[in-house]
Parts: sequence; structure tokens; C-alpha cells
Amino acid sequence: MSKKYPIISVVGSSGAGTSTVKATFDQIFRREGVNAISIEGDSFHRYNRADMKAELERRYAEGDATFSHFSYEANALDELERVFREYGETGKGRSRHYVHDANESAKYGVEPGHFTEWAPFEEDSDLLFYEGLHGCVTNDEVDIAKHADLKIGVVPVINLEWIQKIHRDRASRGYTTEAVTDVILRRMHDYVHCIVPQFSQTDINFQRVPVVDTSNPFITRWIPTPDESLIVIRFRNPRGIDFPYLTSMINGSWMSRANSIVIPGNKQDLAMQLILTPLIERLVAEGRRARA
Ligand SMILES: Nc1ncnc2c1ncn2[C@@H]1O[C@H](COP(=O)(O)OP(=O)(O)OP(=O)(O)O)[C@@H](O)[C@H]1O
Ligand SMILES: O=C(CO)[C@H](O)[C@H](O)COP(=O)(O)O
Repeated sequence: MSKKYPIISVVGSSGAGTSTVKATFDQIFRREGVNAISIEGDSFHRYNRADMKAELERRYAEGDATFSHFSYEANALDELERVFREYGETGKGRSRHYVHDANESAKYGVEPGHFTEWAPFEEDSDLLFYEGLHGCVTNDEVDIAKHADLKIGVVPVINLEWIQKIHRDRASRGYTTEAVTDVILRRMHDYVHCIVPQFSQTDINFQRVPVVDTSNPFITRWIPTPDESLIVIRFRNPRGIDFPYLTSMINGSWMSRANSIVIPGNKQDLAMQLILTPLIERLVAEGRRARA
């Protein structure tokens, strides 16, 4: 646990909605005057797009059909762990961007499928905010989870996750449904082995569940809306969580287990603000005290 320089890690599969959740965190940071450094999991991919394709083909020729961006080896997790450790101890660190598309290319001045140069973090921050695929990995080589002080899982049920990925990759990354389906299939092995185990490390999971039929996610014409979904919020340690306050403030919510509440999908932002603001305030106040 880092106290002087706390770390928040938001983990979710590709298309789960971690970027959407980041917008809520950004709102809280702005409102509470928190100076946060934000980094993305994709910055720690080990290969650029062309090298990844070559590595995939090499492994495929050797009979390995499971290699994907979800695999531990496709990502510089040693570097991510090093950045978390260094930030926790000193408030310093570095990151870069993986440029996905033409819009990002115009912003960063690097061709799609390539990384920008590594750049050091700005000084005097209050916390580090990570959003991506591997921010709570614990395996034989690395223990990234142990460096994070607040760990959040963003996990729609799997049909919804696929729908969100297909729609996002088609709309903003120019892929076809067939291409995205191939990627989903190839990633399934390491979805199970590398992504899912992290949701037992997280402090709070937000799981969106549609209440409309998503039984064939590959032909669904739009992403179920917030009004067409519920969100299950599960706390690893419910001690200290004021459930009566939450259920009274969030209209239409109820407790489904001793450590879980269910809220209407359109209350996600409100629920996150109510739950996360005091946790962030505490981390930041402890950090500022420790650094004084
Ligand atoms: N709560 C939500 N309600 C409705 N749509 C959502 C919700 N969360 C995410 N989406 C939609 O799902 C798609 C994927 O979301 P987002 O881009 O946040 O995923 P991501 O996890 O950041 O993906 P990646 O890490 O691959 O960039 C987007 O089209 C987004 O609008
Ligand atoms: O969302 C992803 C992982 O989180 C992308 O699939 C990954 O970053 C590779 O991107 P691209 O297909 O644009 O090269």
C-alpha cells in the first residue's frame, strides 16, 4: 500500500467501459481539486501493431493460437509494476500513448498502431490513476495489485461486453464485426486466465447487466442503454460502507447480498460519485499529510 503517493487502478476488459468510468473519476478529481496523473493500460503493450501481428503469426505457426493483447507476455507488465512501485515511493514515473486511430494520431503526431515516446510524469501530483487491462495482475512474475490503494473492476456481463466492444471497434476504430469476433475468440483463453482473476483482487466491482435480450450479441443493433440495464456493485470488504445511506440516496436501489447493492443503470454516475468521493478524499488527505 502506498500512502504518500496513492494509486487507483481501474481494470476492465477491452470495451468494458473503463474509459467511460474514467470520465466520472475526472469529474470527481476536478470537483475535489485533486491533481491526478492518468495512465492507460494500452501504453504498456509490449509491441506496436505491426510487431504484434508478426509475433501473433510467429506463435500461430508454432501452434499457439491463444496469444493476444490479453496475454501477460503481450504487455510490459514488469514495466507497469515498476511504474506503480516508483510512483508509490517517490511520486515519479513515466508513461506513453498507444495511438489507435486517426483522431489520436492527429493529437499525438504518431501514426496509428505506434507509441509516442516515454515521458516523465508531471511533478507534485496527488495520485496516480490507471485504467486498462492489467492493473490488478498478480502472477508468478509480478504483483501489480499490491501497489494499488483503490482497485475497481468494470465488468459488464459478457454478452454486453462483447456488444460494447463490437460497437466501439466498428464505430471508432474502423473494424468489421467479423474482425472483432475473431479477436474476441482469440482472446477468450487469456480472458479467462489473465483478465478474470483480477476481479477477485479488486475492492469494488461494477457489473452492468442488461434487462433486454442480448442472446445474440453479434447482431444487436445498439448497445443496451443505461435505462435498459441494472448495475450490481460488489464490495470486497463491506465493513465501513454505509449501505442504508446509499440505498436511500439512490432511487430504485436495493441490497442483493450483504456486500452488494443493485442500482438502475442510469444511476451509475451518481452511485460512483457517492461511493468513490469519500474514498478518494481519504487517500488524498492521507497522502498530503504523509508528504507534509
Ligand atoms: N454504462 C454504460 N452505459 C452505456 N454504454 C456504455 C456504458 N459503459 C460503456 N458504454 C459503451 O461501451 C463502449 C465501450 O466503452 P469504453 O470505450 O469506455 O470501453 P473501454 O473499457 O475503455 O475500452 P478500451 O479499454 O478497449 O478502450 C462505448 O461505446 C461506451 O459508450
Ligand atoms: O482495446 C485494446 C486493448 O485494450 C486494443 O485491442 C489494443 O490496444 C490493440 O489496438 P489496435 O487493434 O488498435 O492495434
